[in-house]
Amino acid sequence: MTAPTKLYLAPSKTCSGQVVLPGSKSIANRALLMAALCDTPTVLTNLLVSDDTRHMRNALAALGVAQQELSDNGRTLQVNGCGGSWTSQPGELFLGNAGTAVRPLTAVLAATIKHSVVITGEPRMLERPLAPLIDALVMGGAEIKSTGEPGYPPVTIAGGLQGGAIQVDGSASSQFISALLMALPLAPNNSVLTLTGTIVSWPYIELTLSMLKVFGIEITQLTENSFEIAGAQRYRSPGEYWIEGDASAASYWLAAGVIGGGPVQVAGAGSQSLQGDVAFAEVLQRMGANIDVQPQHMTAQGVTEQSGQLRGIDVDLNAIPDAAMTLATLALFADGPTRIRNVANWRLKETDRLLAMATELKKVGAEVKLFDDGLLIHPPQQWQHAEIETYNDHRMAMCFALLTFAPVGVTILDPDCCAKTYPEFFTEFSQRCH
Ligand SMILES: O=C(O)C1=C[C@@H](OP(=O)(O)O)[C@@H](O)[C@H](O)C1
Ligand SMILES: C=C(OP(=O)(O)O)C(=O)O
Repeated sequence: MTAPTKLYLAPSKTCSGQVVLPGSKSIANRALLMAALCDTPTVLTNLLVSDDTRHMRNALAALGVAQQELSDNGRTLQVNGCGGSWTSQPGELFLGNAGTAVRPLTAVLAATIKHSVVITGEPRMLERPLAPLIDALVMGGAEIKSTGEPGYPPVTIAGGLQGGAIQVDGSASSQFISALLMALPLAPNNSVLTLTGTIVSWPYIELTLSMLKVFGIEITQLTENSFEIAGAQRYRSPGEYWIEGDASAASYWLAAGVIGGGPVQVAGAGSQSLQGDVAFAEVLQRMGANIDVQPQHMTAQGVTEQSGQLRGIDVDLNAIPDAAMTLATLALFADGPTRIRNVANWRLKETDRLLAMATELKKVGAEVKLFDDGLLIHPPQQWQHAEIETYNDHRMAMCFALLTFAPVGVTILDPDCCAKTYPEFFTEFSQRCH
């Protein structure tokens, strides 16, 4: 059977049940790479199986990293790290549209590769910026250049990263910083990495630092925007590493448990999570949602307000840009307008998310004002059924699933694009929302 290219979600009133979250995309791709850089094997558990992790795994396999699936579903994987001494020499690595593969691999290969390799991806990946990372790597002595549009993939990398005093502009993506934090410990010389610009998505940098520590890498934060990184370090395997449930994915379920009354419990991420996106629970609480946060799970059960309605809010979501997408569709169910601030880099992700979101929200009857840094969303006076374009953006597909709670339902075009991070999403969603 060929996969449907559109999915009608009939009007639903309730959502309840337990959801075991898929492994975090951000943690999975970091863990795969860090495990590959160790000298001894690492067993990863609760590994995400999706497009983004497939691209990372394929790239590592092409570099000669043996991987053994210890469970049928591929969620338990032994990675036989080779300490960065790659045993194969691929000419090209195709990484789809996975920012968490392109950026870290670009930097790590600049430190480790002994031949020349091209990193490329899907057409949209070739429009997503890489210049700040390329500039920083060149500053550190690497031989790397764009082969197409300057400052964008594809890039040819010929190694040579030495370390030293390096600056990186972190205003477009924190992934450039994470990538350098993963790569500079492998360079022969010590480095001081200084961050310039107004840094976005800071919790992802903290996630990188926490995981590096677990994998034996030492980094000292000197000031708010600088790090001291000793060169010639070795990644050390923790033996086994559990990948937390995906906190960004949790946002769809929590929102559904709020609008659909719940209880919806998500298992695998909570107050002990390394992921910044668990803070979405606090955003929901500010709106009057009934959310219980435990160390490893969270439960959403309707609204605490007597009115039974969510409050519209004005909120800076720079720290949680992915879960922020969910707020944009949840805002349709509030009693007043919601202003989402400080997510200008939505424009640089799977699609121009600011434009895409404004365009699709208007189709269902919302009044939307587009700002340089975000959106002002007025809930619809009258709901309209719409076919939602998803622009090959998994989060557009998943956050518009919430429109099943609109009295007219919703149709999602190309729902399968959710395979980037959550292939089972719509099957699981239909099972719990009625
Ligand atoms: O480092 C990471 O794992 C990520 C960082 C964020 O990107 P930006 O830093 O580009 O905002 C986030 O949106 C992305 O989904 C994953
Ligand atoms: C921005 C995202 O992905 P990427 O890791 O490709 O940047 C995302 O998953 O929302």
